[in-house]
Amino acid sequence: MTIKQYQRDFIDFAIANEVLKFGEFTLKSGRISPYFFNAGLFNTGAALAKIGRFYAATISDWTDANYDMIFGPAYKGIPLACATAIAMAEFHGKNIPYCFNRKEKKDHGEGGTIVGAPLSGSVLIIDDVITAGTAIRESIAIIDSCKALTAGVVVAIDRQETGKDGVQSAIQEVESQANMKVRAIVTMAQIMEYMEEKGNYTEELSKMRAYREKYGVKSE
Ligand SMILES: O=P(O)(O)OC[C@H]1O[C@H](OP(=O)(O)OP(=O)(O)O)[C@H](O)[C@@H]1O
Repeated sequence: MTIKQYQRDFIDFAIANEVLKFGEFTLKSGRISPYFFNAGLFNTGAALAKIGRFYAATISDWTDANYDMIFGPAYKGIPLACATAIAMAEFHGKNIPYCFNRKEKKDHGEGGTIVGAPLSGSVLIIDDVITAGTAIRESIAIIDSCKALTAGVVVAIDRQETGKDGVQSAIQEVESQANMKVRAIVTMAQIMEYMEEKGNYTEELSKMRAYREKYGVKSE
């Protein structure tokens, strides 16, 4: 496995902003996790600008990504999609249309549920995380209803842990059901590799290894 410089920078940035924390956290699934990622804490102008650059770096690093526009699912996906589109223009020379949905349909003015560029062509979804996959399935349905195509999904982190079936992760499930790829800025395995590289996370790492042993997906 390789870990790129932008991924190291992202992990450092997430730890510095306490977006990535180590300790003992009870997840929605009931599992007790040795780490927790809360993208809601990227809540300043500078942090949002920076996170947009990490998403843009991930897209640029995804050599076979074939997309025409960016879609951000309401609500947390909205600022992330905007920040990513800005970073693509400013740092990668690509002026990409973007849009997002409203959670509630508007019946006056311009109407409809989509704000921004019309959904068409191949669409890349930008969101913070995939937990059970519900939000992504809803986004795919919106994209389908506009006769556009889902090109793939970019999220901040892939926890690489099994879902209810105990075999596949929610990300793997969505990938096979929708026949497209999901990329994360970093995976749990990469976070662990970086912690190992740094050398000062011995205790946290042993807890993460045990967690991965118990809940981690076997095939990557
Ligand atoms: O894979 P899932 O189980 O759907 O969970 C992940 C989704 O849940 C959160 O959004 P939420 O639906 O809570 O809406 P919000 O962005 O308005 O907070 C998150 O931002 C993802 O979109």
